[in-house]
Amino acid sequence: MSPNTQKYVMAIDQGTTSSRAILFDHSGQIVSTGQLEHEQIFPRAGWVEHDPKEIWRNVRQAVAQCLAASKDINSSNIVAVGITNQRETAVVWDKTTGEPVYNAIVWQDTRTDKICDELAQGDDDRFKERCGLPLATYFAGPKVKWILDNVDGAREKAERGDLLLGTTDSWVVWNMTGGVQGGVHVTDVTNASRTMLMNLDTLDWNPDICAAMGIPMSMLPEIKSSSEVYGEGRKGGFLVGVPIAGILGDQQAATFGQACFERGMAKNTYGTGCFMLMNTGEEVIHSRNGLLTTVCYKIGDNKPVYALEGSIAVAGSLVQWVRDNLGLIKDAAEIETLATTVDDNGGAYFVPAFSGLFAPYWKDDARGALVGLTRYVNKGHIARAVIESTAFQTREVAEAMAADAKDADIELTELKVDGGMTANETLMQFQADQLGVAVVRPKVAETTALGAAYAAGIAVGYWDGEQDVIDNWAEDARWEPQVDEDERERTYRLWQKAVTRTFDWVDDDVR
Ligand SMILES: Nc1ncnc2c1ncn2[C@@H]1O[C@H](COP(=O)(O)OP(=O)(O)O)[C@@H](O)[C@H]1O
Ligand SMILES: O=P(O)(O)OC[C@H](O)CO
Repeated sequence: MSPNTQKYVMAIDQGTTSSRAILFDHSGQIVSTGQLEHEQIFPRAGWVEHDPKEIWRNVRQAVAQCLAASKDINSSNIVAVGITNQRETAVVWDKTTGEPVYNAIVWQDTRTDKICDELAQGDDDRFKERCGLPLATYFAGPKVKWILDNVDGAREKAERGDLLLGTTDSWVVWNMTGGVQGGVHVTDVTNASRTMLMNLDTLDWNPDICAAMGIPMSMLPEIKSSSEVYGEGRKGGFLVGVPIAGILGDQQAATFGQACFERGMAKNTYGTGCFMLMNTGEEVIHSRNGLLTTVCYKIGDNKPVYALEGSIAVAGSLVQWVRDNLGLIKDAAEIETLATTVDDNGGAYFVPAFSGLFAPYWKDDARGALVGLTRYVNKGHIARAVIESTAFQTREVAEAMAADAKDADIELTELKVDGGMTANETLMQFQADQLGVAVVRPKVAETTALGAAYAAGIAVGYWDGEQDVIDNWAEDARWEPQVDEDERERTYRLWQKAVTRTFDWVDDDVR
């Protein structure tokens, strides 16, 4: 058999629950995959950590699995690697030993609530004009401050210049390119825009905000575009010599993979959390309705493209919680089977404010609530309330987005969707009903990995540019709104009432 001379691009998706490696061909089709889950560490209520060394081991293992599954493909067939990642999750490590000084503090973790209060000095939007983000436990900067304030010896080492910080893209790329033996310390504009430490207009680190958070600038990675060659796979690795040529935060990668290249085009990814991004072009729009302003992507030397984002902390993870903590279902798909045993939610509303509430409320002190209970409510109704909570939360951010976008003459006409929960047809129909616009799912569901692959492939000339992404995108399914207006508004009004019941729960003595 003659050797395979075809060329491919690999994407590494370092997500909240797992790390994946996926190989794509020129038409954007999946050739092979590898995937490993990592442990979710919950040391206390509200704290969520990952072991960075486990993440790095799993990334390598996922790459090995992916190559093994593709049999006649090896690193010489791979023209570039793109990295995409859970954003905001902060890692601090010692560059002289390669050892993390503490576990990664995950984006869902709420331990920095007091730090955020102190930094706010009475104004949660103190840094928003510069970085596009309110002060909230979600973002990476305050997590790094927590590590420096709480880990023995960390601040001294940081001040000596021995420590590096990064979101998980930086950690993975540093290790992939050699670690203590000359690993490159970089991130891209999209990930940097989730730290609170980058200025959205200049795309440089902001010395004032770093100083306010007590973060030495020597710890920071170099900020690069989302599509250029940053380095190559280290000697002795599975991808030796392969250019690492794309980095995008996972939600921005999905926006790219969904071909949302025009102003007003929007996607929502339904995974652990739910993240809706709308492309706002080269314009930085500051939200007046509780959304984030973020960098959407920057291809090489081109101008950056920005986005408005509505981030929802808990979506698919509520389904996991029902499976793991309540034992009501055995696997995620069963939530739909259970929900379809009843016609409606029976009056029950589930507000999963497990990490406080993100967009559009930004309330760190909210906690989850299941309300509207009567003796009538059964587990089918609860399953339906679980599914509906994701659609209601999405409607809230969509309405905030519509209000912000209107000021800039942009209108949301349909919503492209992806992520694990889009397999749930009951959710997709309810989503279209709540939004009043069509919900559209593409054929390749792995849009996050695909977006990172495109960014890397474009950097090395494997793809010419955005037109290839548009040409390869294909519709799989579409849901049109069906429900009548009164029912739509009645249920949404009750949802909003339920949300108010979660506010202001955490007191100083609540554990
Ligand atoms: N049929 C389903 N109905 C509802 N939720 C689902 C279904 N299938 C998967 N999920 C949820 O989707 C999430 C996994 O989606 P995925 O896109 O892989 O997430 P992530 O990238 O955040 O790890 C899990 O939280 C799981 O509970
Ligand atoms: O890894 P995911 O898909 O849960 O995405 C996490 C987001 O990037 C958090 O902002």
